[in-house]
Amino acid sequence: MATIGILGLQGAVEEHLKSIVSAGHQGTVIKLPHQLDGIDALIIPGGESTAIRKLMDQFGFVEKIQAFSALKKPIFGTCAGMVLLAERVSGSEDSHLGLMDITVQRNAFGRQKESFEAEIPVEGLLNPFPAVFIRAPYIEQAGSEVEVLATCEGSIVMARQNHLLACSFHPELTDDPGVLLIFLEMVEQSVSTPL
Ligand SMILES: NC(=O)CC[C@H](N)C(=O)O
Repeated sequence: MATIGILGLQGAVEEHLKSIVSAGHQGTVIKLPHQLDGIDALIIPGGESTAIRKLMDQFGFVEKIQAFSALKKPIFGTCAGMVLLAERVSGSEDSHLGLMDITVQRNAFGRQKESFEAEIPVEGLLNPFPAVFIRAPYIEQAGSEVEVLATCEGSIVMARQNHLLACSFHPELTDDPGVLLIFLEMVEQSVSTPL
């Protein structure tokens, strides 16, 4: 069975672990870069992207995750994790991992909407997904290789580019496994397809 790692530096780590286990999969918390060698896929959780980035630098994660991605192993960035995956962060000179051809706007839904829940249709899911947004980013611009999977109030909130999946919201905070199942399907395909 595929093993899914959750980057365990800061943020909603345990919640992701619980939802992976509830979906009948094997999850493990990644605290050190060498642990990436033993997993098939990675989740970068929501939290605070600047804090996660600082810890990534401290422990030497950036190049190691980029190398993991170069092997086409699936990576799912949720909320702050999406900011970390992006090639461009609006209003900032720098990006973080720079892996996905998207421009993200941080805290994009405005202060009056620090957090909210919305039922959004997601490509590939039969029922609308109860998406929890917390100081959420959205995707301002997406490259031609990027497939838009969901929008909210006209803005892109979920997208896929080959082995990379990103969403603005926190799928691990709801009981609906739909969005996680989309990622697990990508993982299954990746482990059954030899490089
Ligand atoms: N819930 C979240 O992950 C918030 C993300 C946060 N606003 C950031 O940009 O890092």
